[in-house]
Amino acid sequence: MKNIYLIGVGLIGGSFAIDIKKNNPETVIYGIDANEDHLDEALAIGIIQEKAVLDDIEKADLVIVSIPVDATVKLLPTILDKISDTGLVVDAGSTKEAICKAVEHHPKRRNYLACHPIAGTENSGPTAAISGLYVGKTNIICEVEKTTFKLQEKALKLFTEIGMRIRYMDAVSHDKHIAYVSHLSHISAFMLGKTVIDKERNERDIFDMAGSGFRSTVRLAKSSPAMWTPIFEQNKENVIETLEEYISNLQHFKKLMEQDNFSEIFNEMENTNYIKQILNGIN
Ligand SMILES: O=C(O)C(=O)C[C@]1(C(=O)O)C=C[C@@H](O)C=C1
Repeated sequence: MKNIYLIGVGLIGGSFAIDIKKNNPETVIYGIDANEDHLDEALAIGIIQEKAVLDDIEKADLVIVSIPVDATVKLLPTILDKISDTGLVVDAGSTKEAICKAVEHHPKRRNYLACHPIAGTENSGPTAAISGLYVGKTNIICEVEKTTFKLQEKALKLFTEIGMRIRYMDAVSHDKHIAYVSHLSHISAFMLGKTVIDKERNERDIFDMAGSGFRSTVRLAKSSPAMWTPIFEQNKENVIETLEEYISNLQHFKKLMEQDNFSEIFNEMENTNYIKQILNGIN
């Protein structure tokens, strides 16, 4: 993989670039981004070695697409139009069904591998990129059988070299499960943040009284609306289902409070403590 093109030089693409370059110093990383300031930053901090434009990707051995999912749906067919017969295109989108659909009949579909690295932070842009972001993290690969075997192998080598685990899934299941585990968490954090901002009008009180509990629970409310709005739009049906479940649990909790049923509240919390085993057990 000599020539790697990043489409989107932010946290996700940038973190891939840093560790791939570390493992393969001879690789040249080119950057393409709608945001000129981001391109300049990425160049200045060494995430990319050169700026490029879309027409250049005919020279790419690998293209990593990490831009908002609405932009991915629009741009992926054009990227595949331009990729060479031996070039590999991977994306990092948080939704998979709409993205896979956008290229399902493309003549170069076999050059594309649908990926979702389950890694990130609430920060964005090239300066948020970090080495080691992907170590021990899972990369969900969808519709793997639609990608040329040789290119699957190349991608696998690349991802495992930077410490990732691979899990295969179909795109529909991916979107259903990720709505619960990732998308709902973001809505919950955004609306928790909103509730506190709306009701606690004194910013000094929020600052002084926000311990690590509030800070860690609301962390995701610092995430980029430009990234998350199209995710919610593309995964609307699944996200609404998760919201219905969540709202019903919140209402249940409220009802138990109104009924002074604190023994049941205790039970609900004790049962939910099981999340600790689930999250520790798998790691
Ligand atoms: O940890 C975070 O800050 C993230 O938002 C990472 C996170 C998530 O876990 O929900 C967010 C979106 C990506 O699609 C994958 C991972």
